[in-house]
Amino acid sequence: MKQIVVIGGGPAGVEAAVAAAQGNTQVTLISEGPLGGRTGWDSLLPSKVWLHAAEVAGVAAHAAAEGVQLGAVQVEPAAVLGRIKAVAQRWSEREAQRLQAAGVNVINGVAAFSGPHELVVRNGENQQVLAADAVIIATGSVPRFPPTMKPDGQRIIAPRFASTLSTLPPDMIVIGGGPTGSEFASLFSRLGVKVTWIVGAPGVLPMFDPAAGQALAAAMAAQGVTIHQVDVERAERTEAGVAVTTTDGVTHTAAMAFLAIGRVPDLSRLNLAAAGLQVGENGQLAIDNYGRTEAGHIFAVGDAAGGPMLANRALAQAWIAGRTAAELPAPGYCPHTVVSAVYTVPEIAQVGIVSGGEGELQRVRASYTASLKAYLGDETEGWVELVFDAANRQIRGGIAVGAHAADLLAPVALAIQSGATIADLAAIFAAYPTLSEAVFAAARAVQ
Ligand SMILES: Cc1cc2nc3c(=O)[nH]c(=O)nc-3n(C[C@H](O)[C@H](O)[C@H](O)COP(=O)(O)OP(=O)(O)OC[C@H]3O[C@@H](n4cnc5c(N)ncnc54)[C@H](O)[C@@H]3O)c2cc1C
Ligand SMILES: NC(=O)c1ccc[n+]([C@@H]2O[C@H](COP(=O)([O-])OP(=O)(O)OC[C@H]3O[C@@H](n4cnc5c(N)ncnc54)[C@H](O)[C@@H]3O)[C@@H](O)[C@H]2O)c1
Repeated sequence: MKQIVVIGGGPAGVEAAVAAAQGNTQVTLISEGPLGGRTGWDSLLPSKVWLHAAEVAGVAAHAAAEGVQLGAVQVEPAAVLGRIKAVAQRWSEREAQRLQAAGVNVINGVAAFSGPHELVVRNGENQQVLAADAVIIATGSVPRFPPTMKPDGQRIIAPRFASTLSTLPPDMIVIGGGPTGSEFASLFSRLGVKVTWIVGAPGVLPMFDPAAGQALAAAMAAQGVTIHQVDVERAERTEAGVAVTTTDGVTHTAAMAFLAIGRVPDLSRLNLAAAGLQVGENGQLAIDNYGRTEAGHIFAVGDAAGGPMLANRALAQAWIAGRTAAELPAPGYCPHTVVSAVYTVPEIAQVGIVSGGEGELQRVRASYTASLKAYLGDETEGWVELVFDAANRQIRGGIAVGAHAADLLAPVALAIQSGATIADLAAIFAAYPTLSEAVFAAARAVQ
């Protein structure tokens, strides 16, 4: 029976282990902390609980317009922190049940290679050695902090401190215009914090189509967020709060600062040299479409394999690598069907190829006003764009900006994967009323 060891108990590690356990294998997962990983305890899940609280508060504040009378709306940070713990615990237990049902053996500890087919797992004073026919590295990522910008956990914070933020400051400087900075700037602003958002020289969401970043910047400015498109040089704690100095020589002050300027794969404790592996200049391991590193029996998946760091991408890579390690059939990883989503107001989502690539691309946009559902929820501000090949009219990509934008792009991802054309989408009439009607209305506009 093939011995497979998975390192990391986040979504990528759990998915890889469960997938690998479907074969003629004995799978062991090594988890440093509780199952769920940093995703469950420090980053994605806590951020989504905060965002959900902001969303519920927003709905409650506007309930009167829908004919529903409620009392005064107030978000209690301490109660949100309790909710984070409760949801993280439930999710962790669900992951444990999945692994148990699949027959995966879980060991607590930190793993390091002691040879290409051997790992040492340390947990305090204890250590054990494991032999492995295949190893899947799913060790996640850690935030990047230059020496002039370090969190102190009190005035200068980063995503993981959102799980312990028991009071909200009156004002806050959010640093970084990527998905993390966007989501936290949006939620803090909606919770009543006065936000100055220093997004960096490339602007808001530089990894998305410019129209999406511009739409988010405009909406945030309309919500009262002050945006500066410049890099930060340093962030320091002061008597009264923080001082953040930008490369144009301006110093901004506030009660707190929030750092979100990128993450790097966490490969530091793996002793990769013992496995004959080394990271490239980009800080990443080279992998093929199945997650295989240069040592064919060692795989890297999820954040450990580099960016873009998305949970759905991590799961896709993990499923493929798990099956491949177990010698089960698997498709190669396809980045073009992974929807990227940022859960701001408006929500931003993108999938596939939206510019460049081979052949001429054409675009068609439909407003959310194509759907009655948008009027019911007062969500008419959004739009969805289909990007298609001008010659054969096959769908290549999609962009959506507005409520539930990420959900709208699920059928677009399927269209990309199956080679569907504008004509194929034009013939579909989604359930009425739903926001996804706008996707198919866009196709009919050019049919
Ligand atoms: C604030 C924030 C919000 C996000 N929100 C979203 C979102 O809404 N949607 C989305 O798709 N993506 C989101 N992401 C990205 C997403 O969280 C990650 O891409 C993905 O979940 C990473 O999962 P993972 O399993 O690779 O890593 P992790 O969840 O980090 O798990 C890796 C685990 O391995 C452990 N580990 C490390 N080294 C060792 C070792 N040597 N031995 C044993 N264990 C080890 C780590 O401690 C950790 O527990 C967000 C990221 C951040 C920072
Ligand atoms: N909803 C989601 O899917 C989601 C949410 C959060 C994070 N993530 C993922 O987690 C990873 C980390 O996210 P992130 O937003 O921290 O990193 P990022 O690398 O995606 O973005 C970093 C941002 O910080 C800016 N920046 C860098 N240096 C700066 C400086 N000195 N001053 C000001 N700005 C500076 C960059 O221009 C960029 O806009 C990403 O891969 C992201 O995709 C995903």
